[in-house]
Amino acid sequence: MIEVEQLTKRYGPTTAVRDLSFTVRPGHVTGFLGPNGAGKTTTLRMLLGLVEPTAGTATIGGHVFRRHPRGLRHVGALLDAHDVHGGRSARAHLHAMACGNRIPRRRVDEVLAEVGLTRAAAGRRIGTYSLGMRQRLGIAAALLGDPPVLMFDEPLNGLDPEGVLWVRGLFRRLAREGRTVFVSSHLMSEMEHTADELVVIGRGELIAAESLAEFAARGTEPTVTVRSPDSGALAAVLVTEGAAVERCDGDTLRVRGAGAVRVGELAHEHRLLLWELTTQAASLETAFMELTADSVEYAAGETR
Ligand SMILES: Nc1ncnc2c1ncn2[C@@H]1O[C@H](COP(=O)(O)OP(=O)(O)OP(=O)(O)O)[C@@H](O)[C@H]1O
Repeated sequence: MIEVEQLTKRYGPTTAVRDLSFTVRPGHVTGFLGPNGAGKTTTLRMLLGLVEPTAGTATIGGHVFRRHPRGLRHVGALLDAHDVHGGRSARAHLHAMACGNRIPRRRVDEVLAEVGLTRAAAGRRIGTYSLGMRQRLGIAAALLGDPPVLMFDEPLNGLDPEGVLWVRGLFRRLAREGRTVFVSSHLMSEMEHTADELVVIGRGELIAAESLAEFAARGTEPTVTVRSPDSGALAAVLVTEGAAVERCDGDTLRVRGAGAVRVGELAHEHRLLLWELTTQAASLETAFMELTADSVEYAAGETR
């Protein structure tokens, strides 16, 4: 279990994380979502004791991680796939980590096999690795201590489609085994097929902490697209009814605030011909973008 309580981190005039509170439970893959600069990495670094909070607490299993002896057995983390010594082989890198945490050497071969790094690849200098291979190595390192809590910062970066499928399967299995799996991303499209719980932040503040299904349900209402040779008259009728109408091109309107049934009824009542009437469910991506819109504006260069 990961618990973050009223966590704040300030860097001079910049507040990277502001009064953030959430819980990540075992047995789930929890996506940690937010636009670039939202404060995800800073939060993960505070959880790992790499950055000191300005205020609040970030604990794992009820403890501040820094105080855990032999930490890899408690928490496995991938923060930055580039943050490894490029001159070493993957095997040597993992052996050194295993040694420092009193983990048996046989675990190195087990995790290399788990992440699909072949014997030949594991013997090569890490400096020659692609980003995808570095991500696999970072995941292997996180798994090394067989920990109950795992955290991954943007682990899907650089993976090819086969790698993405593999990593999703791995995260789900780790969660099924009862572990806490916390995965950051700035893309909802990456999380909607990976996570079942979400923590969403923007500008360092909590926006939502709930299941994917709950997040989808809070998304904007569906949009109705209607095409009609009488689109002008139809738009006027719909606006009178209180709907929001946006004209897409000559004949096509996008309508919010009135469902397809109501639009059809109104067209019938006013003897207006319809050529098309379709409903588009709000996508998770749309809900995410709407909820974090302010934070994205910030990322474009304002001061927090
Ligand atoms: N060491 C630091 N010194 C000063 N400002 C920092 C530092 N680390 C992070 N920040 C600032 O804190 C904010 C949050 O950054 P953070 O890297 O945590 O966001 P993020 O959600 O992980 O973004 P990304 O997806 O781009 O990695 C940003 O405005 C960033 O510039």
